[in-house]
Amino acid sequence: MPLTLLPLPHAEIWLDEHFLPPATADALLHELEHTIEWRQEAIRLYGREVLQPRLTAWYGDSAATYCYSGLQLTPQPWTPVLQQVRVQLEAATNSTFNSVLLNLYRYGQDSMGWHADDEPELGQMPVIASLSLGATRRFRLRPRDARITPHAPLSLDLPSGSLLVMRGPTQQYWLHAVPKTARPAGARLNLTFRLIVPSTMPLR
Ligand SMILES: O=C(O)CCC(=O)C(=O)O
Ligand SMILES: [Fe+2]
Repeated sequence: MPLTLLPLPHAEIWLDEHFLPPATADALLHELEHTIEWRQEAIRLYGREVLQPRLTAWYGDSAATYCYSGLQLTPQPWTPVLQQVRVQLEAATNSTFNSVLLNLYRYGQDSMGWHADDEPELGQMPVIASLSLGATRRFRLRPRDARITPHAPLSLDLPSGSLLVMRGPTQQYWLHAVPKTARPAGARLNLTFRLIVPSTMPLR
């Protein structure tokens, strides 16, 4: 199936709802659910430590470090399966990735708040390749500033095996989120492949 460009201003977002056949997506979901070292990270919210409402993991090249709260963090080394998916997504997007962030939404109450993937480590105009496995969840998009990017918010249902690619100016002008849902939802696993570029800032 081909990637199709969504007609949105100040964005380059491509979607292929059937990138992986259902059986392949299912096998990959079960493999990753059981072999990835999942963690529930604490984040600071209004000065308080709270647990993120999802499980996460980070894999990649040892050089793909990033800074977080003054720490320099190194990813876990690629597993053979993640390496295989990386090669497949690099071919499909004509891009290079050196790390993948995995998010496991265990049920409908797990979520991700509004944000852009605009960390300095990703450089200008990052290519983010997002593969979804398992339960279909709603992916929300809205302009950062409706005066600059006049468009209504929108929702995409991302089914198992779907590939969403955000590139070009998308992170600069748009925010995205995966809200909680009151509907019963099983596990959804999302992988976002990224290219971390070496910082131009000297390490202190
Ligand atoms: O789960 C998703 O579809 C989105 C994940 C995401 O936005 C991220 O990892 O930055
Ligand atoms: Fe994101």
